[in-house]
Amino acid sequence: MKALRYLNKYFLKYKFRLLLGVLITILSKFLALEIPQIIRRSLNTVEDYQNGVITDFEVVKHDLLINVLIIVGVAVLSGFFTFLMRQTIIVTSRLVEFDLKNEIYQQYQRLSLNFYKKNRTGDLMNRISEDVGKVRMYFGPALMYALNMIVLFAVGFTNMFRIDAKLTMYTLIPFPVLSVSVFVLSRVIHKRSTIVQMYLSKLTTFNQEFFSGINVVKSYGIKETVISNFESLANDSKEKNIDLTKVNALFFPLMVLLIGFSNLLVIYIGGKQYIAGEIQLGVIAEFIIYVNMLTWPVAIVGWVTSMVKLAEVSQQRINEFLQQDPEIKNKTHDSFNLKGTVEFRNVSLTYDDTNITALNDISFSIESGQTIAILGKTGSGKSSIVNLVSRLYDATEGTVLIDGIDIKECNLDQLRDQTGFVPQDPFLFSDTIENNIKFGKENASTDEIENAAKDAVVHENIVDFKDGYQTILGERGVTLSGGQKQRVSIARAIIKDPKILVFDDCLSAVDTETEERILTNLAKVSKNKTTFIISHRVSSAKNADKILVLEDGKIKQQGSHNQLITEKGYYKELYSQQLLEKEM
Ligand SMILES: Nc1ncnc2c1ncn2[C@@H]1O[C@H](COP(=O)(O)OP(=O)(O)OP(=O)(O)O)[C@@H](O)[C@H]1O
Repeated sequence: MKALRYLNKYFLKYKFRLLLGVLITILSKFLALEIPQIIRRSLNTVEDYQNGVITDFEVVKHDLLINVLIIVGVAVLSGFFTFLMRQTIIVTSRLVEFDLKNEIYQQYQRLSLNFYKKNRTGDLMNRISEDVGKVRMYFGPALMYALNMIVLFAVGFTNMFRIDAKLTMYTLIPFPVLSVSVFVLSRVIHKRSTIVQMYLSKLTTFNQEFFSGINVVKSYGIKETVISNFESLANDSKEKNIDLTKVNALFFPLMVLLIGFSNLLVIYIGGKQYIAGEIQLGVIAEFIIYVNMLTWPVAIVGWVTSMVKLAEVSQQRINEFLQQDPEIKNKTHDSFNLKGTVEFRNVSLTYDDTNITALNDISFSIESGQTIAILGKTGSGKSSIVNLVSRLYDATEGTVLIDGIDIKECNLDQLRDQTGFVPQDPFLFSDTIENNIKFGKENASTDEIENAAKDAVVHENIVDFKDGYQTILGERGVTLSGGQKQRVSIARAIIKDPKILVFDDCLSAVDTETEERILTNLAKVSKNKTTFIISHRVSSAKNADKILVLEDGKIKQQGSHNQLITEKGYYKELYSQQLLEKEM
Protein backbone atom coordinates (compact mmCIF):
# COMPACT_ATOMS: atom_id res chain seq x y z
CA MET A 1 0.00 0.00 0.00
CA LYS A 2 3.03 2.26 0.33
CA ALA A 3 3.12 3.16 -3.36
CA LEU A 4 -0.57 4.04 -3.32
CA ARG A 5 0.01 6.66 -0.63
CA TYR A 6 1.11 8.88 -3.47
CA LEU A 7 -2.53 9.12 -4.46
CA ASN A 8 -3.69 10.52 -1.12
CA LYS A 9 -3.34 14.02 -2.51
CA TYR A 10 -6.07 13.17 -5.02
CA PHE A 11 -8.31 11.86 -2.24
CA LEU A 12 -7.87 15.26 -0.64
CA LYS A 13 -8.39 17.14 -3.89
CA TYR A 14 -11.69 15.39 -4.59
CA LYS A 15 -12.79 14.92 -0.97
CA PHE A 16 -16.21 16.54 -1.33
CA ARG A 17 -17.12 14.58 -4.43
CA LEU A 18 -15.94 11.38 -2.77
CA LEU A 19 -17.76 12.12 0.46
CA LEU A 20 -20.94 12.66 -1.52
CA GLY A 21 -20.29 9.35 -3.25
CA VAL A 22 -19.89 7.60 0.10
CA LEU A 23 -23.16 9.05 1.43
CA ILE A 24 -25.03 8.10 -1.74
CA THR A 25 -23.61 4.55 -1.60
CA ILE A 26 -24.75 4.16 1.99
CA LEU A 27 -28.21 5.43 1.10
CA SER A 28 -28.55 3.22 -1.98
CA LYS A 29 -27.60 0.09 -0.03
CA PHE A 30 -29.91 0.96 2.86
CA LEU A 31 -32.70 1.19 0.32
CA ALA A 32 -31.75 -2.05 -1.45
CA LEU A 33 -31.81 -3.87 1.89
CA GLU A 34 -35.38 -2.76 2.47
CA ILE A 35 -36.63 -5.07 -0.28
CA PRO A 36 -36.02 -8.43 1.52
CA GLN A 37 -37.82 -7.06 4.58
CA ILE A 38 -40.85 -6.03 2.55
CA ILE A 39 -40.93 -9.45 0.91
CA ARG A 40 -40.79 -11.10 4.35
CA ARG A 41 -43.69 -8.97 5.51
CA SER A 42 -45.71 -9.77 2.38
CA LEU A 43 -45.21 -13.53 2.69
CA ASN A 44 -45.99 -13.39 6.40
CA THR A 45 -49.25 -11.61 5.62
CA VAL A 46 -50.20 -14.36 3.15
CA GLU A 47 -49.26 -17.01 5.74
CA ASP A 48 -51.24 -15.23 8.45
CA TYR A 49 -54.28 -15.20 6.14
CA GLN A 50 -53.89 -18.94 5.43
CA ASN A 51 -53.55 -19.67 9.14
CA GLY A 52 -56.60 -17.57 9.89
CA VAL A 53 -54.68 -14.92 11.86
CA ILE A 54 -55.96 -12.39 9.32
CA THR A 55 -59.50 -13.10 8.18
CA ASP A 56 -60.22 -10.20 5.86
CA PHE A 57 -58.96 -10.93 2.30
CA GLU A 58 -59.28 -7.24 1.39
CA VAL A 59 -56.70 -6.38 4.08
CA VAL A 60 -54.30 -8.92 2.57
CA LYS A 61 -54.88 -7.57 -0.93
CA HIS A 62 -54.38 -4.00 0.25
CA ASP A 63 -51.18 -4.92 2.17
CA LEU A 64 -49.75 -6.78 -0.80
CA LEU A 65 -50.53 -3.94 -3.19
CA ILE A 66 -48.87 -1.41 -0.90
CA ASN A 67 -45.82 -3.67 -0.53
CA VAL A 68 -45.51 -4.16 -4.28
CA LEU A 69 -45.66 -0.39 -4.78
CA ILE A 70 -43.05 0.16 -2.07
CA ILE A 71 -40.78 -2.47 -3.69
CA VAL A 72 -41.09 -0.77 -7.07
CA GLY A 73 -40.47 2.67 -5.50
CA VAL A 74 -37.50 1.43 -3.48
CA ALA A 75 -36.03 -0.36 -6.52
CA VAL A 76 -36.35 2.78 -8.65
CA LEU A 77 -34.81 4.96 -5.90
CA SER A 78 -32.04 2.47 -5.25
CA GLY A 79 -31.32 2.37 -9.00
CA PHE A 80 -31.24 6.16 -9.09
CA PHE A 81 -28.79 6.27 -6.17
CA THR A 82 -26.64 3.62 -7.84
CA PHE A 83 -26.54 5.89 -10.88
CA LEU A 84 -25.53 8.83 -8.66
CA MET A 85 -22.92 6.65 -6.94
CA ARG A 86 -21.32 5.93 -10.31
CA GLN A 87 -21.61 9.59 -11.26
CA THR A 88 -19.64 10.60 -8.20
CA ILE A 89 -17.12 7.83 -7.51
CA ILE A 90 -16.47 6.62 -11.06
CA VAL A 91 -16.38 10.17 -12.41
CA THR A 92 -13.85 11.06 -9.69
CA SER A 93 -11.72 8.12 -10.79
CA ARG A 94 -11.79 9.47 -14.34
CA LEU A 95 -10.72 12.90 -13.08
CA VAL A 96 -7.85 11.33 -11.15
CA GLU A 97 -6.89 9.37 -14.25
CA PHE A 98 -6.79 12.62 -16.22
CA ASP A 99 -4.70 14.39 -13.54
CA LEU A 100 -2.28 11.51 -13.23
CA LYS A 101 -1.79 11.22 -16.98
CA ASN A 102 -1.03 14.94 -17.14
CA GLU A 103 1.36 14.67 -14.23
CA ILE A 104 3.26 11.83 -15.89
CA TYR A 105 3.28 13.64 -19.22
CA GLN A 106 4.69 16.79 -17.61
CA GLN A 107 7.35 14.70 -15.90
CA TYR A 108 8.20 13.07 -19.26
CA GLN A 109 8.77 16.58 -20.62
CA ARG A 110 11.08 17.47 -17.73
CA LEU A 111 13.22 14.35 -17.91
CA SER A 112 16.50 14.44 -19.79
CA LEU A 113 17.50 12.67 -23.01
CA ASN A 114 19.36 10.00 -21.05
CA PHE A 115 16.08 8.89 -19.50
CA TYR A 116 14.61 8.26 -22.94
CA LYS A 117 17.67 6.28 -23.95
CA LYS A 118 17.41 4.08 -20.87
CA ASN A 119 13.69 3.37 -21.19
CA ARG A 120 11.91 1.85 -24.14
CA THR A 121 9.09 3.73 -25.84
CA GLY A 122 6.63 0.86 -25.35
CA ASP A 123 7.29 0.95 -21.62
CA LEU A 124 6.88 4.73 -21.45
CA MET A 125 3.54 4.45 -23.24
CA ASN A 126 2.35 1.59 -21.07
CA ARG A 127 2.95 3.54 -17.88
CA ILE A 128 0.83 6.42 -19.07
CA SER A 129 -1.98 4.22 -20.39
CA GLU A 130 -2.12 0.68 -18.92
CA ASP A 131 -0.70 1.53 -15.51
CA VAL A 132 -2.80 4.63 -15.05
CA GLY A 133 -5.81 2.53 -16.06
CA LYS A 134 -5.06 0.06 -13.26
CA VAL A 135 -4.67 2.86 -10.75
CA ARG A 136 -8.02 4.23 -11.82
CA MET A 137 -9.60 0.89 -10.99
CA TYR A 138 -8.35 1.36 -7.42
CA PHE A 139 -9.77 4.84 -7.21
CA GLY A 140 -13.07 4.00 -8.90
CA PRO A 141 -14.50 0.47 -8.96
CA ALA A 142 -12.39 -0.87 -6.08
CA LEU A 143 -13.45 1.96 -3.79
CA MET A 144 -17.06 1.68 -4.89
CA TYR A 145 -17.27 -2.09 -4.44
CA ALA A 146 -15.45 -1.95 -1.11
CA LEU A 147 -17.93 0.65 0.14
CA ASN A 148 -20.81 -1.41 -1.21
CA MET A 149 -19.56 -4.43 0.60
CA ILE A 150 -19.02 -2.69 3.93
CA VAL A 151 -22.51 -1.17 3.93
CA LEU A 152 -24.21 -4.35 2.74
CA PHE A 153 -22.43 -6.39 5.37
CA ALA A 154 -22.98 -4.00 8.23
CA VAL A 155 -26.66 -3.49 7.51
CA GLY A 156 -27.44 -6.93 6.06
CA PHE A 157 -25.93 -8.96 8.89
CA THR A 158 -27.39 -6.69 11.55
CA ASN A 159 -30.83 -7.30 10.03
CA MET A 160 -30.24 -11.05 9.81
CA PHE A 161 -29.00 -11.38 13.42
CA ARG A 162 -31.86 -9.32 14.65
CA ILE A 163 -34.39 -11.58 12.93
CA ASP A 164 -32.86 -14.98 13.62
CA ALA A 165 -29.34 -15.39 15.07
CA LYS A 166 -29.32 -19.21 14.76
CA LEU A 167 -30.31 -19.23 11.09
CA THR A 168 -27.75 -16.48 10.44
CA MET A 169 -24.96 -18.61 11.96
CA TYR A 170 -25.84 -21.56 9.73
CA THR A 171 -26.12 -19.36 6.68
CA LEU A 172 -22.64 -18.05 7.36
CA ILE A 173 -20.98 -21.52 7.30
CA PRO A 174 -19.97 -21.41 3.59
CA PHE A 175 -18.78 -17.78 3.76
CA PRO A 176 -15.28 -18.41 5.19
CA VAL A 177 -14.77 -21.16 2.59
CA LEU A 178 -15.95 -18.71 -0.04
CA SER A 179 -13.65 -15.90 1.10
CA VAL A 180 -10.60 -18.17 1.42
CA SER A 181 -11.11 -19.76 -2.00
CA VAL A 182 -11.79 -16.40 -3.61
CA PHE A 183 -8.68 -15.01 -1.96
CA VAL A 184 -6.53 -17.91 -3.18
CA LEU A 185 -8.01 -17.67 -6.66
CA SER A 186 -7.47 -13.90 -6.72
CA ARG A 187 -3.81 -14.33 -5.85
CA VAL A 188 -3.35 -16.73 -8.72
CA ILE A 189 -5.32 -14.38 -10.97
CA HIS A 190 -3.15 -11.49 -9.83
CA LYS A 191 0.09 -13.37 -10.59
CA ARG A 192 -1.12 -14.50 -13.98
CA SER A 193 -2.47 -11.10 -14.96
CA THR A 194 0.89 -9.51 -14.09
CA ILE A 195 2.51 -11.95 -16.51
CA VAL A 196 -0.16 -11.19 -19.13
CA GLN A 197 0.55 -7.49 -18.62
CA MET A 198 4.27 -8.05 -19.11
CA TYR A 199 3.63 -9.83 -22.40
CA LEU A 200 1.33 -7.05 -23.51
CA SER A 201 4.16 -4.57 -22.85
CA LYS A 202 6.55 -6.73 -24.88
CA LEU A 203 4.09 -6.91 -27.77
CA THR A 204 3.50 -3.14 -27.72
CA THR A 205 7.24 -2.45 -27.75
CA PHE A 206 7.81 -4.98 -30.53
CA ASN A 207 5.08 -3.47 -32.70
CA GLN A 208 6.13 0.08 -32.02
CA GLU A 209 9.72 -0.71 -33.07
CA PHE A 210 8.48 -2.61 -36.11
CA PHE A 211 6.35 0.30 -37.31
CA SER A 212 9.20 2.77 -36.77
CA GLY A 213 11.62 0.56 -38.65
CA ILE A 214 9.25 -0.52 -41.40
CA ASN A 215 11.65 0.82 -44.09
CA VAL A 216 14.48 -1.37 -42.86
CA VAL A 217 12.22 -4.41 -42.54
CA LYS A 218 10.95 -4.03 -46.09
CA SER A 219 14.25 -3.13 -47.73
CA TYR A 220 16.14 -5.95 -46.03
CA GLY A 221 13.44 -8.45 -46.90
CA ILE A 222 13.29 -9.66 -43.30
CA LYS A 223 9.51 -9.82 -43.30
CA GLU A 224 9.54 -13.57 -42.59
CA THR A 225 11.82 -13.18 -39.57
CA VAL A 226 9.72 -10.36 -38.18
CA ILE A 227 6.51 -12.34 -38.70
CA SER A 228 7.99 -15.38 -37.01
CA ASN A 229 9.27 -13.27 -34.07
CA PHE A 230 5.86 -11.69 -33.74
CA GLU A 231 4.17 -15.08 -33.91
CA SER A 232 6.34 -16.50 -31.20
CA LEU A 233 5.74 -13.49 -28.94
CA ALA A 234 1.99 -13.49 -29.68
CA ASN A 235 1.92 -17.23 -29.03
CA ASP A 236 3.56 -16.81 -25.62
CA SER A 237 1.11 -14.03 -24.87
CA LYS A 238 -1.82 -16.27 -25.93
CA GLU A 239 -0.57 -19.10 -23.64
CA LYS A 240 -0.39 -16.71 -20.70
CA ASN A 241 -3.87 -15.39 -21.48
CA ILE A 242 -5.23 -18.94 -21.60
CA ASP A 243 -3.60 -19.66 -18.23
CA LEU A 244 -5.40 -16.64 -16.85
CA THR A 245 -8.72 -17.58 -18.45
CA LYS A 246 -8.53 -21.04 -16.85
CA VAL A 247 -8.48 -19.63 -13.31
CA ASN A 248 -10.99 -16.96 -14.20
CA ALA A 249 -13.29 -19.72 -15.47
CA LEU A 250 -13.17 -21.41 -12.06
CA PHE A 251 -14.36 -18.30 -10.33
CA PHE A 252 -17.97 -18.19 -11.46
CA PRO A 253 -18.89 -21.87 -10.94
CA LEU A 254 -17.31 -21.73 -7.49
CA MET A 255 -19.47 -18.76 -6.61
CA VAL A 256 -22.64 -20.44 -7.88
CA LEU A 257 -21.78 -23.61 -5.96
CA LEU A 258 -21.28 -21.78 -2.68
CA ILE A 259 -24.37 -19.60 -3.12
CA GLY A 260 -26.34 -22.77 -3.81
CA PHE A 261 -24.94 -24.38 -0.67
CA SER A 262 -25.89 -21.38 1.46
CA ASN A 263 -29.38 -21.41 -0.03
CA LEU A 264 -29.68 -25.11 0.76
CA LEU A 265 -28.70 -24.44 4.36
CA VAL A 266 -31.24 -21.64 4.69
CA ILE A 267 -33.98 -23.86 3.27
CA TYR A 268 -33.00 -26.91 5.35
CA ILE A 269 -32.39 -25.21 8.72
CA GLY A 270 -35.04 -22.54 8.10
CA GLY A 271 -37.49 -25.26 7.01
CA LYS A 272 -36.88 -27.20 10.25
CA GLN A 273 -37.38 -24.01 12.28
CA TYR A 274 -40.58 -23.30 10.34
CA ILE A 275 -41.93 -26.80 11.02
CA ALA A 276 -41.07 -26.30 14.67
CA GLY A 277 -43.06 -23.06 14.51
CA GLU A 278 -40.04 -20.95 15.47
CA ILE A 279 -40.15 -18.72 12.38
CA GLN A 280 -42.56 -17.69 9.67
CA LEU A 281 -42.20 -18.52 5.97
CA GLY A 282 -41.32 -14.93 5.10
CA VAL A 283 -38.07 -15.18 7.11
CA ILE A 284 -36.82 -17.99 4.85
CA ALA A 285 -37.52 -15.89 1.76
CA GLU A 286 -35.83 -12.88 3.34
CA PHE A 287 -32.74 -14.93 4.19
CA ILE A 288 -32.50 -16.40 0.71
CA ILE A 289 -32.46 -12.88 -0.73
CA TYR A 290 -29.82 -11.79 1.82
CA VAL A 291 -27.61 -14.76 0.98
CA ASN A 292 -27.74 -13.84 -2.70
CA MET A 293 -27.16 -10.18 -1.96
CA LEU A 294 -24.22 -10.79 0.38
CA THR A 295 -22.37 -13.54 -1.45
CA TRP A 296 -21.23 -11.30 -4.26
CA PRO A 297 -19.65 -8.74 -1.96
CA VAL A 298 -17.74 -11.60 -0.28
CA ALA A 299 -16.48 -12.71 -3.65
CA ILE A 300 -15.67 -9.15 -4.48
CA VAL A 301 -13.36 -8.90 -1.43
CA GLY A 302 -10.89 -11.04 -3.33
CA TRP A 303 -11.45 -9.14 -6.55
CA VAL A 304 -11.04 -5.78 -4.84
CA THR A 305 -7.87 -7.05 -3.10
CA SER A 306 -6.46 -8.09 -6.43
CA MET A 307 -7.46 -4.75 -8.02
CA VAL A 308 -5.72 -2.90 -5.20
CA LYS A 309 -2.63 -5.08 -5.60
CA LEU A 310 -2.51 -4.51 -9.34
CA ALA A 311 -2.96 -0.79 -8.77
CA GLU A 312 -0.11 -0.87 -6.27
CA VAL A 313 2.25 -2.53 -8.73
CA SER A 314 1.23 -0.01 -11.38
CA GLN A 315 1.55 2.99 -9.07
CA GLN A 316 4.99 1.76 -8.04
CA ARG A 317 6.00 1.71 -11.70
CA ILE A 318 4.53 5.20 -12.16
CA ASN A 319 6.30 6.46 -9.03
CA GLU A 320 9.64 5.22 -10.39
CA PHE A 321 9.24 7.78 -13.17
CA LEU A 322 7.52 10.52 -11.20
CA GLN A 323 10.16 10.47 -8.50
CA GLN A 324 13.05 10.61 -10.93
CA ASP A 325 14.94 13.82 -10.79
CA PRO A 326 15.78 15.19 -14.23
CA GLU A 327 19.54 15.03 -14.75
CA ILE A 328 19.47 18.43 -16.40
CA LYS A 329 17.93 20.79 -13.90
CA ASN A 330 16.85 24.35 -14.35
CA LYS A 331 18.33 26.10 -11.33
CA THR A 332 16.92 29.51 -11.99
CA HIS A 333 13.94 31.18 -13.54
CA ASP A 334 15.58 34.61 -13.54
CA SER A 335 15.40 36.04 -17.01
CA PHE A 336 18.62 37.06 -18.71
CA ASN A 337 19.38 38.90 -21.88
CA LEU A 338 21.25 36.34 -23.98
CA LYS A 339 23.96 37.83 -26.15
CA GLY A 340 25.37 34.58 -27.47
CA THR A 341 29.02 34.40 -26.43
CA VAL A 342 29.97 30.76 -25.94
CA GLU A 343 33.09 29.44 -24.25
CA PHE A 344 34.22 25.89 -23.56
CA ARG A 345 36.74 25.71 -20.73
CA ASN A 346 38.54 22.34 -20.46
CA VAL A 347 35.34 20.50 -21.22
CA SER A 348 35.14 16.71 -21.23
CA LEU A 349 32.05 14.63 -21.80
CA THR A 350 31.63 10.95 -21.04
CA TYR A 351 28.18 9.52 -21.81
CA ASP A 352 27.28 7.58 -18.70
CA ASP A 353 25.23 4.89 -20.45
CA THR A 354 27.95 3.90 -22.92
CA ASN A 355 30.94 5.20 -20.96
CA ILE A 356 32.25 6.67 -24.21
CA THR A 357 34.38 9.77 -23.75
CA ALA A 358 33.11 11.85 -26.64
CA LEU A 359 34.96 15.06 -25.72
CA ASN A 360 38.30 15.35 -24.04
CA ASP A 361 39.55 18.61 -22.58
CA ILE A 362 38.02 20.93 -25.16
CA SER A 363 38.64 24.67 -24.92
CA PHE A 364 37.53 27.31 -27.38
CA SER A 365 35.42 30.41 -27.45
CA ILE A 366 33.19 32.25 -29.89
CA GLU A 367 31.95 35.79 -29.73
CA SER A 368 28.34 36.78 -30.06
CA GLY A 369 27.31 37.02 -33.71
CA GLN A 370 30.20 34.90 -35.00
CA THR A 371 29.99 31.63 -36.90
CA ILE A 372 31.94 28.57 -35.90
CA ALA A 373 32.26 25.49 -38.07
CA ILE A 374 33.12 22.11 -36.62
CA LEU A 375 34.63 19.43 -38.82
CA GLY A 376 36.05 16.02 -38.17
CA LYS A 377 35.67 12.38 -38.95
CA THR A 378 32.51 10.55 -37.95
CA GLY A 379 32.38 9.90 -34.21
CA SER A 380 34.96 12.59 -33.48
CA GLY A 381 32.59 14.45 -31.12
CA LYS A 382 31.08 17.21 -33.27
CA SER A 383 27.44 16.65 -32.24
CA SER A 384 28.51 16.26 -28.63
CA ILE A 385 29.77 19.87 -28.65
CA VAL A 386 26.41 21.25 -29.77
CA ASN A 387 24.56 18.90 -27.40
CA LEU A 388 26.37 20.72 -24.61
CA VAL A 389 25.54 24.16 -26.05
CA SER A 390 21.81 23.33 -25.99
CA ARG A 391 22.34 21.68 -22.61
CA LEU A 392 20.87 18.39 -23.74
CA TYR A 393 23.72 16.97 -21.65
CA ASP A 394 25.98 18.46 -18.99
CA ALA A 395 29.76 18.36 -19.25
CA THR A 396 31.39 15.71 -17.10
CA GLU A 397 34.37 17.97 -16.48
CA GLY A 398 35.11 21.62 -17.20
CA THR A 399 32.65 24.41 -17.82
CA VAL A 400 30.54 25.64 -20.69
CA LEU A 401 29.97 29.37 -20.36
CA ILE A 402 27.23 31.38 -22.01
CA ASP A 403 27.85 35.13 -21.90
CA GLY A 404 30.50 34.36 -19.30
CA ILE A 405 28.07 32.51 -16.99
CA ASP A 406 28.25 28.78 -16.27
CA ILE A 407 25.53 27.25 -18.45
CA LYS A 408 24.21 25.35 -15.41
CA GLU A 409 23.41 28.68 -13.76
CA CYS A 410 21.49 30.05 -16.77
CA ASN A 411 17.75 29.90 -17.13
CA LEU A 412 17.40 26.68 -19.14
CA ASP A 413 13.98 27.48 -20.58
CA GLN A 414 15.19 30.81 -21.83
CA LEU A 415 18.39 29.33 -23.20
CA ARG A 416 16.48 26.74 -25.20
CA ASP A 417 13.98 29.36 -26.24
CA GLN A 418 16.85 31.39 -27.64
CA THR A 419 18.45 28.46 -29.45
CA GLY A 420 17.43 27.23 -32.89
CA PHE A 421 18.62 23.66 -33.20
CA VAL A 422 18.54 21.69 -36.43
CA PRO A 423 19.48 18.13 -35.53
CA GLN A 424 21.35 15.70 -37.70
CA ASP A 425 18.27 13.57 -38.12
CA PRO A 426 15.43 16.10 -38.40
CA PHE A 427 12.03 15.12 -37.10
CA LEU A 428 8.82 16.42 -38.62
CA PHE A 429 5.41 15.88 -37.06
CA SER A 430 2.45 14.34 -38.89
CA ASP A 431 1.00 17.77 -39.52
CA THR A 432 0.99 20.40 -42.25
CA ILE A 433 4.27 21.86 -43.52
CA GLU A 434 3.10 25.23 -42.25
CA ASN A 435 2.58 23.94 -38.72
CA ASN A 436 5.89 22.13 -38.81
CA ILE A 437 7.64 25.41 -39.57
CA LYS A 438 5.45 27.37 -37.14
CA PHE A 439 6.62 24.99 -34.43
CA GLY A 440 9.56 27.40 -34.15
CA LYS A 441 7.26 30.39 -33.64
CA GLU A 442 3.65 29.73 -32.78
CA ASN A 443 2.21 33.06 -33.87
CA ALA A 444 4.21 33.40 -37.10
CA SER A 445 2.47 35.14 -40.00
CA THR A 446 2.17 33.62 -43.49
CA ASP A 447 4.85 36.00 -44.74
CA GLU A 448 7.24 35.01 -41.98
CA ILE A 449 6.66 31.33 -42.76
CA GLU A 450 7.27 31.84 -46.46
CA ASN A 451 10.36 33.94 -45.86
CA ALA A 452 11.83 31.30 -43.56
CA ALA A 453 11.09 28.65 -46.19
CA LYS A 454 12.69 30.83 -48.87
CA ASP A 455 15.81 31.30 -46.76
CA ALA A 456 15.97 27.55 -46.27
CA VAL A 457 15.53 27.14 -50.07
CA VAL A 458 12.51 24.89 -49.68
CA HIS A 459 9.74 27.35 -50.67
CA GLU A 460 9.88 26.28 -54.33
CA ASN A 461 9.44 22.64 -53.39
CA ILE A 462 6.54 23.43 -51.07
CA VAL A 463 4.55 25.43 -53.60
CA ASP A 464 4.97 22.60 -56.08
CA PHE A 465 2.86 20.36 -53.83
CA LYS A 466 -0.86 20.41 -54.63
CA ASP A 467 -1.73 21.72 -51.15
CA GLY A 468 1.35 23.92 -50.78
CA TYR A 469 2.01 24.85 -47.16
CA GLN A 470 -1.09 22.92 -46.10
CA THR A 471 0.41 19.63 -47.31
CA ILE A 472 0.17 17.04 -44.59
CA LEU A 473 3.40 15.22 -43.80
CA GLY A 474 4.19 11.85 -42.35
CA GLU A 475 2.00 8.85 -41.77
CA ARG A 476 -1.15 10.46 -43.10
CA GLY A 477 0.38 12.32 -46.02
CA VAL A 478 3.33 13.20 -48.17
CA THR A 479 6.78 11.83 -47.47
CA LEU A 480 9.47 14.44 -48.00
CA SER A 481 12.91 13.59 -49.33
CA GLY A 482 15.81 13.65 -46.86
CA GLY A 483 17.00 17.01 -48.21
CA GLN A 484 13.50 18.55 -48.11
CA LYS A 485 13.08 17.41 -44.52
CA GLN A 486 16.40 19.00 -43.60
CA ARG A 487 15.38 22.27 -45.19
CA VAL A 488 11.94 22.39 -43.55
CA SER A 489 13.65 21.94 -40.21
CA ILE A 490 16.15 24.69 -41.10
CA ALA A 491 13.16 26.96 -41.82
CA ARG A 492 11.75 26.01 -38.41
CA ALA A 493 14.98 27.14 -36.73
CA ILE A 494 15.25 30.34 -38.78
CA ILE A 495 11.68 31.49 -38.06
CA LYS A 496 12.43 31.27 -34.35
CA ASP A 497 14.91 34.11 -34.82
CA PRO A 498 17.06 32.88 -31.94
CA LYS A 499 20.33 34.20 -30.56
CA ILE A 500 22.15 30.92 -31.11
CA LEU A 501 21.71 28.82 -34.25
CA VAL A 502 22.93 25.24 -34.42
CA PHE A 503 23.07 23.29 -37.67
CA ASP A 504 24.16 19.74 -36.95
CA ASP A 505 25.25 18.31 -40.29
CA CYS A 506 21.90 19.34 -41.71
CA LEU A 507 23.04 20.05 -45.24
CA SER A 508 24.34 16.55 -45.84
CA ALA A 509 21.35 15.53 -47.95
CA VAL A 510 21.29 18.55 -50.27
CA ASP A 511 23.33 19.00 -53.44
CA THR A 512 26.25 21.44 -53.41
CA GLU A 513 24.38 24.04 -55.45
CA THR A 514 21.45 24.16 -52.98
CA GLU A 515 23.96 24.10 -50.13
CA GLU A 516 25.61 27.18 -51.61
CA ARG A 517 22.26 29.01 -51.82
CA ILE A 518 21.30 28.06 -48.27
CA LEU A 519 24.69 29.16 -46.95
CA THR A 520 24.38 32.53 -48.67
CA ASN A 521 20.93 33.00 -47.11
CA LEU A 522 22.17 31.83 -43.74
CA ALA A 523 24.98 34.36 -43.81
CA LYS A 524 22.27 37.02 -44.10
CA VAL A 525 19.90 35.46 -41.55
CA SER A 526 22.56 34.67 -38.98
CA LYS A 527 23.86 38.22 -38.70
CA ASN A 528 24.05 39.04 -34.97
CA LYS A 529 23.48 35.37 -34.18
CA THR A 530 26.05 32.97 -32.88
CA THR A 531 26.04 30.11 -35.34
CA PHE A 532 27.38 26.57 -35.08
CA ILE A 533 27.73 24.66 -38.33
CA ILE A 534 28.69 21.02 -38.20
CA SER A 535 29.66 19.57 -41.50
CA HIS A 536 31.71 17.08 -43.44
CA ARG A 537 32.18 19.57 -46.26
CA VAL A 538 34.73 22.35 -46.43
CA SER A 539 32.23 24.35 -48.51
CA SER A 540 29.97 24.71 -45.44
CA ALA A 541 32.85 25.74 -43.22
CA LYS A 542 35.03 27.99 -45.27
CA ASN A 543 33.22 31.27 -44.51
CA ALA A 544 33.07 30.68 -40.76
CA ASP A 545 34.92 33.03 -38.40
CA LYS A 546 36.47 30.03 -36.72
CA ILE A 547 36.86 26.41 -37.71
CA LEU A 548 37.47 23.57 -35.25
CA VAL A 549 38.80 20.25 -36.47
CA LEU A 550 38.08 17.42 -34.06
CA GLU A 551 39.70 14.03 -33.76
CA ASP A 552 38.78 11.49 -31.09
CA GLY A 553 37.10 14.14 -28.96
CA LYS A 554 40.07 16.51 -29.05
CA ILE A 555 40.63 19.73 -30.98
CA LYS A 556 43.26 18.92 -33.60
CA GLN A 557 43.20 22.21 -35.50
CA GLN A 558 41.67 25.58 -34.89
CA GLY A 559 41.61 28.73 -37.02
CA SER A 560 40.13 30.39 -40.08
CA HIS A 561 39.84 28.78 -43.53
CA ASN A 562 42.82 30.74 -44.83
CA GLN A 563 44.93 29.67 -41.88
CA LEU A 564 43.95 26.02 -42.03
CA ILE A 565 44.52 25.48 -45.76
CA THR A 566 48.12 26.40 -45.23
CA GLU A 567 48.50 24.02 -42.28
CA LYS A 568 49.27 20.35 -42.80
CA GLY A 569 46.40 18.27 -41.49
CA TYR A 570 42.85 16.98 -41.87
CA TYR A 571 41.37 20.29 -43.07
CA LYS A 572 43.88 20.78 -45.89
CA GLU A 573 43.47 17.13 -46.97
CA LEU A 574 39.70 17.45 -46.99
CA TYR A 575 39.91 20.72 -48.89
CA SER A 576 42.16 19.30 -51.60
CA GLN A 577 40.06 16.15 -51.89
CA GLN A 578 36.78 18.06 -52.21
CA LEU A 579 38.33 20.53 -54.64
CA LEU A 580 39.40 17.61 -56.79
CA GLU A 581 35.91 16.07 -56.66
CA LYS A 582 34.43 19.39 -57.76
CA GLU A 583 36.76 19.65 -60.74
CA MET A 584 36.06 16.10 -61.91
N1 LIG B 1 23.74 10.27 -26.70
C1 LIG B 1 24.83 9.50 -26.68
N2 LIG B 1 24.96 8.55 -25.74
C2 LIG B 1 26.05 7.77 -25.73
N3 LIG B 1 27.06 7.86 -26.57
C3 LIG B 1 26.99 8.80 -27.53
C4 LIG B 1 25.87 9.66 -27.63
N4 LIG B 1 26.05 10.51 -28.66
C5 LIG B 1 27.24 10.19 -29.18
N5 LIG B 1 27.81 9.16 -28.50
C6 LIG B 1 29.12 8.61 -28.76
O1 LIG B 1 30.05 9.66 -28.63
C7 LIG B 1 31.00 9.62 -29.69
C8 LIG B 1 30.97 10.95 -30.41
O2 LIG B 1 29.73 11.06 -31.09
P1 LIG B 1 29.24 12.38 -31.83
O3 LIG B 1 27.84 12.14 -32.29
O4 LIG B 1 29.50 13.56 -30.99
O5 LIG B 1 30.20 12.39 -33.09
P2 LIG B 1 30.09 13.15 -34.45
O6 LIG B 1 31.43 13.69 -34.72
O7 LIG B 1 28.98 14.12 -34.41
O8 LIG B 1 29.76 11.96 -35.43
P3 LIG B 1 28.98 12.01 -36.82
O9 LIG B 1 29.75 12.83 -37.77
O10 LIG B 1 28.92 10.58 -37.22
O11 LIG B 1 27.63 12.58 -36.52
C9 LIG B 1 30.63 8.45 -30.57
O12 LIG B 1 31.50 7.39 -30.23
C10 LIG B 1 29.21 8.11 -30.19
O13 LIG B 1 29.02 6.71 -30.24
